[in-house]
Amino acid sequence: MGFRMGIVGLPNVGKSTLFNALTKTASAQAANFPFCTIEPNVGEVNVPDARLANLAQIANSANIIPARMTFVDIAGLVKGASQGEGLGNQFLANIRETDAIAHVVRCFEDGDVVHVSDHVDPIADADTIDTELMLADMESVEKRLQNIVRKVRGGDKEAVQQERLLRAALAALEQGKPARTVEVDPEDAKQWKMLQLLSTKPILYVCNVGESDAASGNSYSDAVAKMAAEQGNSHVIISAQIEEEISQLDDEEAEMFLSEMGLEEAGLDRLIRAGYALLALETYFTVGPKEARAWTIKQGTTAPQAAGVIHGDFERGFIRAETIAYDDFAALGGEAAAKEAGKMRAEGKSYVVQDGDVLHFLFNT
Ligand SMILES: Nc1ncnc2c1ncn2[C@@H]1O[C@H](COP(=O)(O)OP(=O)(O)OP(=O)(O)O)[C@@H](O)[C@H]1O
Ligand SMILES: [Mg+2]
Repeated sequence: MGFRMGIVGLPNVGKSTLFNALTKTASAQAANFPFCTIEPNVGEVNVPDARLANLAQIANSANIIPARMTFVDIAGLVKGASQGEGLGNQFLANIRETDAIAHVVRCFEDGDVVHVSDHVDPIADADTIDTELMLADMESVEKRLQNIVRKVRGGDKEAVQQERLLRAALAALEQGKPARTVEVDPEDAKQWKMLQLLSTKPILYVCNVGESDAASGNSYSDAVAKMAAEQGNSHVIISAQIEEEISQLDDEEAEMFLSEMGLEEAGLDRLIRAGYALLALETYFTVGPKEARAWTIKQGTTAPQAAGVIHGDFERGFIRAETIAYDDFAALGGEAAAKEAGKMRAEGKSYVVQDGDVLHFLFNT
């Protein structure tokens, strides 16, 4: 499936450092100069979920296979990017291909690390990036409106719908509001998504703080938190530099390091989970002696569609899904006990899978 989260922000704010920490590699060059990254770096990460290890233990599974998510480390954007400034439009195209945005803002003071506008001001920085995304949208909306004029005149139904949506987007953008503020009717949702506007993508602000602020944040991250809340977006506080160090340690060392810092878990885990939630993703499990595995679905997915994530044949030949809620599976100590207690349900084609369901699909091919 591959849900993609783009790491976006001004140059030299710590995007590649964060990417390396997330992917536990040093595959992205991270260095103290602006525009260090040009080509996007793409990496997959495991989605941390304590339930999976627990299920594997109960069922004595030989392998554990977590859910995966993709992060893309994108080049720094600057003011004027939509007009080709900095490294320009190419990067806007990289952002277009993602499902959501992790917007990194610099919340650390460090005289040695260059800031493109010379002083730390995450609110102004975030505004610069948001504005560029909106300007890029405006340009693409205007271009598309011109391109469909003929079809609209000819009465092409799809073009008429598209024009209406493009006009709604333009009206918001012209007021300085991101396209995500437009209320879209359910019957327009598909077309709207196909417009692929940058300012409709959900945003998670990542406050990159210094080492000593990793546990409690600082006044910069407080300001970002407030701004994010006003926009209806979420935020996480992280020290990319520390996270990169932690990612190099083994589990036991990492735990000690975290507790010394006063942190309960790695910031990356919080970030990945927040990204997962932002994309409205959920997890169901398949559990057996061979493997315990987490599968990713969109909220609202039906049982046959969920089966289709494993294999198309499972969806086409779907008969029913034997379903046990995670809590029942864990509390009762496994499939047999859950079944005994009447906690295994046979669910049909219209069943909407719930986060944490342990599923066994029956199908014919
Ligand atoms: N929390 C932090 N505290 C102090 N320094 C940091 C922190 N996070 C990153 N840095 C430093 O900031 C510099 C820039 O980091 P990085 O290369 O990851 O930025 P970037 O956003 O990817 O930049 P570019 O847009 O140029 O690719 C590096 O020297 C890195 O070590
Ligand atoms: Mg970089």
